Amino acid sequence: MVQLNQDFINSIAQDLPDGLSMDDFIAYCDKPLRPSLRVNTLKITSAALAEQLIAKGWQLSAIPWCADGFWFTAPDNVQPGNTVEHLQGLFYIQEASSMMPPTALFAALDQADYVLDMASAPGSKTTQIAALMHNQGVLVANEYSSSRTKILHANIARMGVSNTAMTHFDARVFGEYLYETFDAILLDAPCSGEGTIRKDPLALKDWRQSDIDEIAATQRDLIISAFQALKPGGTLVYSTCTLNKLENHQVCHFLKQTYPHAVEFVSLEHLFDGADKACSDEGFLHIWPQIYDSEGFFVAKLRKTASVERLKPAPKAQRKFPFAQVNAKTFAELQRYVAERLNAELNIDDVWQRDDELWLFPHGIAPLLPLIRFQRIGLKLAELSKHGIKLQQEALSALGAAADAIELDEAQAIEFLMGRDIALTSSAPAQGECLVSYQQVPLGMVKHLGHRLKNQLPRHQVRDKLSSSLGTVGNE
Ligand SMILES: C[S@@+](CC[C@H](N)C(=O)[O-])C[C@H]1O[C@@H](n2cnc3c(N)ncnc32)[C@H](O)[C@@H]1O
Repeated sequence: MVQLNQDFINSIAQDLPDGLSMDDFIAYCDKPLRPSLRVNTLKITSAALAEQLIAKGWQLSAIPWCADGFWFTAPDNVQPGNTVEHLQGLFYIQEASSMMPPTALFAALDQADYVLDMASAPGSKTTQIAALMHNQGVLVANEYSSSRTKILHANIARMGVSNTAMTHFDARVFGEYLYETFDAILLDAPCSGEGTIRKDPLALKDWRQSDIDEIAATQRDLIISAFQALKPGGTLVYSTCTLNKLENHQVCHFLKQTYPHAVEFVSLEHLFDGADKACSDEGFLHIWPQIYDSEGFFVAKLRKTASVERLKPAPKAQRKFPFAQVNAKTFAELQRYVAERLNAELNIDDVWQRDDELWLFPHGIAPLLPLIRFQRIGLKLAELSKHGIKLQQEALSALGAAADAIELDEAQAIEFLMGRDIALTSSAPAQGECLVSYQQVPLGMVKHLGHRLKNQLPRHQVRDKLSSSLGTVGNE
C-alpha cells in the first residue's frame, strides 16, 4: 500500500495543472505500473524481436513516444530480465516515460557527433541514445556514483554499445572541462523521485521540503554546467522523474534568466500524438501518472542560440595517457581475425593499444582525450598473447553478426550462459575456438572438441539462473 506524506500532498497540490484531479493522482499512485521494454535496434529490429517474443507467448503493445518501446505481458513462468534475449542485449527493461527524454533530444536533430549524457547510470537512456546515434559519433556517459558506474558499464556492454566513453565526475565539471563541445546534451538530473511512487510505495514516506530545496540547488548548478558544455546551436534536454515545479519548470526558468539571450524553449507539444495532454505553457511535458498510465516525469527541450561567456578557464591538458594508436602490422592481424570471425570491418584510427590490449574507441574521440580524464573509452576488443588474438566478450556483443557461428537452440543457449559445456550428439573433427549464437545473435566463444563444446564464457558473465518458456533453470 502506497504511503503518501501529507506535507507532500499539500505541496504538490499547488503544482497540479488545471484539469487534473488530486484524487486521480492518489488512485494512480497505488496502481502497479505496466511493464515496458525498449528493443535494442543495435542488435535486432523491433519487428524481428516482436515475432520472436510473440511466438513464446508474450504480448506487446506500442508506446506512442518511442518507436521501439512496448508495454508487454510475459508468460507467467518467465522472468523477463533473466531470459536469453535479455542477456543477449536484445532489449532493455525501461519504464515507458523514461523513454521520452532521448526521443525529445533526437526529434528534428540534424546531426549530433558529440553527445553528453551527464547523469547516466544505470544506462537506460545512454543505451537508447547510442541506438539513436547508430553507435556512431561520440557519446560521453558520466556517472558520479562509483557503485553505479559498474551497472552502467554492464548495460553498455550487454547492449553492444561501442560509441561511448565513460567519465566519473560530479557533472558540475563539464562546463569547465568541455566548454561548448557538445551538439546535444541530456541532463537526466538526480531528483527527489516523486514520479517513482508506483514502483516504490515508500518513495515519499519521508518527503521533506528542505530536501527538495537542496536538490533543486544541485540541479541549477548542473543545468548551468550543461549549458556551458553545449555548443551554440546545440540542444539540451532536461528531465527528471519528479513532479514538483521547483525541480522542473523553475530550473529551466533559472537557466533562461541567467542567459536570456541564449536560451530558447523548444515546445514538445507535437512530439507524439497526445503530447499536448501533458504540455505546459512553456512547451515542457509535465507527465503526471494518470495522463499516460506511467511513472511521473518531466521533460524540457532547450536550444542554445548564442555562445555564452566561459565561467571557468580551461584546465591544464591531461598527461600520461596510457593508450597509443595501434601499429599497422597488429591492426592487419586484428582486422583479418575480426573479418573471419565476425564479418566486421574496423577503422585503424579507432583502434588503440595499451600493453597487450586492443581497444575500439568511438570515432572522433581524439580531440577530447587531452581535455578530461575518462574512466573507460569504447570497448576492449581483444588481448594479444603468444597464442595469438583473443577476442573479448564485449567485442562479440558489439560487433554483432557472427559469420560462421554454431547456432544453439534455446535449451543449449541456457546451458551455455550458465557456464556449462554442451554435449554434441554426433562426433565431428575438433575445430578449436568457435563462436556460438542463438537466433543468429552471438552468445560467446567455445572450444569445439569434437564430441562437446567447451564453454569459454568469462566467469563474471556466468548466470546462476535463467528463465524461459521451458521454465526456470538454476544451478544448485
Ligand atoms: C535519474 S538518475 C539517472 C538515470 C539514467 N539517466 C538512466 O536513464 O538510466 C540520476 C543519476 O545522477 C547521479 N548523480 C547524482 N549526483 C550527481 C552529480 N552531481 N553529477 C552527476 N551525476 C550525479 C546519480 O548517481 C544517478 O545515477
